[in-house]
Amino acid sequence: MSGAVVLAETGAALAAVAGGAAYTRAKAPSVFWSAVGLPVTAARFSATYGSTMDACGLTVAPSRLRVLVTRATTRREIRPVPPRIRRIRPTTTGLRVRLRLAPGQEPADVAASAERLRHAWGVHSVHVAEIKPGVVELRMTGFDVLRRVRMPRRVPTGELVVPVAMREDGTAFVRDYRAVPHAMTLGAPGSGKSVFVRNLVTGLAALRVAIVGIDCKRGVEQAPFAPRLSALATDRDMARDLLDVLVAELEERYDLIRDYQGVPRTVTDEEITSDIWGLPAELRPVPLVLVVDEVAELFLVATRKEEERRDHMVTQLIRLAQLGRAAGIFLEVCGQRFGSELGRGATMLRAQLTGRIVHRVNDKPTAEMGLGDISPEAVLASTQIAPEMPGVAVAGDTSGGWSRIRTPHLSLAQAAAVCWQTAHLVPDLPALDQFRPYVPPVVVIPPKPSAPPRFAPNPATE
Ligand SMILES: Nc1ncnc2c1ncn2[C@@H]1O[C@H](COP(=O)(O)OP(=O)(O)OP(=O)(O)O)[C@@H](O)[C@H]1O
Repeated sequence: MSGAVVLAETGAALAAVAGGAAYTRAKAPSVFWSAVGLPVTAARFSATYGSTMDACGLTVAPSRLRVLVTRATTRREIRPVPPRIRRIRPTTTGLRVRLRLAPGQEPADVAASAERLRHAWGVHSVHVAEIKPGVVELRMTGFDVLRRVRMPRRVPTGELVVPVAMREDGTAFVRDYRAVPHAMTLGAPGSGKSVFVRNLVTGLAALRVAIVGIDCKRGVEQAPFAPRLSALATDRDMARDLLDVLVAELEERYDLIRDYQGVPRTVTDEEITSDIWGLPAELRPVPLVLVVDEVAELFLVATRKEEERRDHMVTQLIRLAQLGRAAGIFLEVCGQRFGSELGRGATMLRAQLTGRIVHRVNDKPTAEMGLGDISPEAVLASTQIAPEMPGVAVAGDTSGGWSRIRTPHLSLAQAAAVCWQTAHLVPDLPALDQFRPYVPPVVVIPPKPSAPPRFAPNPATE
């Protein structure tokens, strides 16, 4: 190793200890992009737009009127016409260009040329998104935005919308529970599932929602979220009781909808089409998100009695997944694998989970469990995630769309701090009181002038 490299590494390590280098390096790609990359790319794009589109076969013959006008007014050669540029918007990660497609063109034509456009304009990637019929957006990124994730400043918002990760096109990946009520997250050990859940829980923590956890790994993953959890089950017996209470809550919510609408009790829950959002705000029950860590733990059986318990829990989970959306009860199920080998009901439960997030997996069959019914390209993309990029995942939903995403790194301590700070937002749900995790009383450490307040739990003295 040369002396210069040693010096550079030592300097970087020292600065990192001081807390400065990490920040500077994290900012570097977007700062470099804004200062240098953006003006160069914008100039290259403007100067070569017509010829590049022509070379990529994305132009059409000009209309007769255009030919006549050009001939009558200029001596210019009559050239084929590229899609008209509607808008150009620079961002901190790239450049977004909206195009009105020419007659006869479709978004797939532009998407097929994305790789050629990327090389022509010298950017890291070009993604094509359909905005509305006839209008597409070219999302160019100037650098690999997944290498050091910084969430975009503008993120979609909503009553049940949680920005969780960054997409490779520079936009935010959100969990929108009203659009995709249930989801599953798969990944090999160390692939980034826990960090994904931390981002999700801290996002949910700020919303008006009850968060319920099942973590049969004795709560090691979810216990730090305790101050913001309405309920936590840390073993299979507790999980069974908690699922029973959740199904009872679901049925109560259906009764509420039925009573409000005057629907007779003879109509089954499955036939009620409306949901809690049709109720007036003062009657509407609080939405509830159930986060299941390592679903395989629920399916494990050693004896016949445990088999009965497993079957019962799976049935309850399937019921929650089938009927939960209308009652405002949503599922987030995580695991290393989610196949038929888990036992009876596993594939049926999986089929109810529309959102699919697959981190690095060890084999193709596992990727197929999550993404097989979405697209073969998504399966391939998930098998190509590098081990040195934990947190990268392929996210899709059963509508067929998918993209590569990565969560911002969030430590357990940071996630726990957010849960402490939002503990007052835990909604009142008396049915879940018996499952409320023990939370040690808070000691508020008086803030230094100019420092933000910090919270720390008392040592547990139960
Ligand atoms: N988005 C990310 N950015 C950077 N590092 C990450 C990211 N996600 C995870 N990591 C790192 O990868 C390692 C494993 O992550 P994590 O604990 O989330 O994996 P996991 O899939 O939950 O593993 P297990 O199943 O063993 O619990 C951790 O050291 C974590 O800091």
